[in-house]
This record gives sequence, structure tokens and C-alpha cells, in this order.
Amino acid sequence: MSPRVTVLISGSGSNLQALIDAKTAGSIDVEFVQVISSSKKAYGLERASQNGIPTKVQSLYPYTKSIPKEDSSARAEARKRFEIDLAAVVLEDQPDLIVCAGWLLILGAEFLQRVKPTPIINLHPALPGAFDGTTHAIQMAWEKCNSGKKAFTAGCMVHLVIEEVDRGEPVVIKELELVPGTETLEEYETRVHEAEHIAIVEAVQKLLTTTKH
Ligand SMILES: Nc1nc2c(c(=O)[nH]1)N[C@@H](CN(C=O)c1ccc(C(=O)N[C@@H](CCC(=O)O)C(=O)O)cc1)CN2
Ligand SMILES: NCC(=O)N[C@@H]1O[C@H](COP(=O)([O-])[O-])[C@@H](O)[C@H]1O
Repeated sequence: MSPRVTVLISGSGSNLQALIDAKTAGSIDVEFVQVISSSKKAYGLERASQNGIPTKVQSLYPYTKSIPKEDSSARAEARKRFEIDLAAVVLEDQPDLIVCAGWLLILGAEFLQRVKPTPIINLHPALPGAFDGTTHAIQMAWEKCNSGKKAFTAGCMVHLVIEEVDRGEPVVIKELELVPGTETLEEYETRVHEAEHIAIVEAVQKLLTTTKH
């Protein structure tokens, strides 16, 4: 039986597409049991449906929409309920691996405790220790490079997910040289996404060959 993989998304799903294409090409032997999106508008849901993969939307918004922004305690409670429900949805499918491929919500202890020991990996468009905890790492790296005078190494990584955001052990790292004044943000973004599409497949291959299922 092929390893069961659940993919969490929030947007376009180009990295989900890279995983689907890798399966089609025979590069990975997996069963995508569910694609779960934090947004009903995510194009990645369309990509999943076009490939016969079950989908669900698990949005935080319905949990918090009626709570005033200043009521942090009630919002925190609502977030816990969201995470408990998300864990239940994920565990229904008994995945062997959970892949955060552009999942733009921090996963708290309520979720992480419940899904243990299922491994979770996350794709982050920066190197270990760089631009942790942000959803704008690509732009931040490009701006840092172009505000300075010297080249530096940027890139992307896939890492194990722990409570501390983007600080889990790296699984795959792809380095990209950034040189001031040589490329637009869009051109750098394209290079990062190309590297991500390779990294996410390599990371799934690596995880599924090192864990028994
Ligand atoms: N416990 C963990 N959860 C998540 C990790 C992780 O390493 N540990 N990785 C992230 C992905 N990510 C960066 O790679 C990331 C995602 C979301 C955020 C964030 O600040 N989210 C806000 C909402 C932001 C928004 O709505 O635009 C939030 O969750 O309140 C930072 C980094 C996935 N989760
Ligand atoms: N910190 C998390 C983060 O920034 N994730 C980023 O979201 C994008 C998802 O693209 P996709 O929806 O096309 O796969 C990717 O660039 C990924 O690195």
C-alpha cells in the first residue's frame, strides 16, 4: 500500500502540482488522501479536484469572525477549537505524512499534540534561520540584497514542523545566489518557486524512505 499523504495549502498550489506531477511521472509512490485548504478561494483546490484528490476547506475565519479583534482571549480559544477540528479532519484519513505546501497558518500545540507521531513538513522560501515566521520571505530576501552592495546566498528549504515556526530540522535545502541589481523581484521569485518545486518532491521522497508505514 502506498504511503498516505495529506497536503495542507492556502493558495495557488503550484507545489501541490509539483507533487502531483512527480507522482504521475513515477518519481514518488504516494496516495494523496486529502488536500485541505485554509481558504475556499485557493486554486490548489481546483488542482486537487482535477486530479481526483479529495478536498476540504478548514478556514479559521468562521471560528473568529464574530469575535472582536481586541478580545484576544476569546480569539485564542476560538483558534484552539479550530486546531482541534483541523486535527480531527486530518486524522480521519490516517496519513503517514502531512505536507504544508503554502499553508499560511501557524500550527499550535493543540494540533501538533493531536497528530503526533505523524511527521509534518513545511516548505519555506528562505534558508534555515533566515526570515523565520514570515509569509513574505522572498520579498524580504530580495529587498535585503538590493538594499545592500554585496551578493548573498538565499533560497528555500523544506523542514520538519515543530511548534517554533520555521525552526524545525531542515530536510532539503536549495541555495540560490542573490546579486544586487541583477534581477527583478519577480525574476527572483520565479527562481525560488522553481527550486521549491524540486525541493518539495525531494523532501517527500526523503521522508517516505526514512519512515516506516
Ligand atoms: N508550528 C508551526 N506551524 C507552521 C510552521 C512551522 O514551522 N511551525 N510553518 C508555517 C509556514 N510558514 C512559513 O513557512 C508560516 C505560515 C504562517 C505564518 C503566520 O504568521 N500566519 C499567521 C496568519 C498570517 C496571514 O493570515 O497572512 C497566523 O497563523 O496567525 C508564518 C509562517 C506553517 N505553520
Ligand atoms: N512561510 C510560508 C510560505 O511563505 N510559504 C510559501 O507559500 C508559497 C505557496 O505557493 P503555492 O501555493 O503555489 O504552492 C510557496 O512559495 C511557499 O514557500
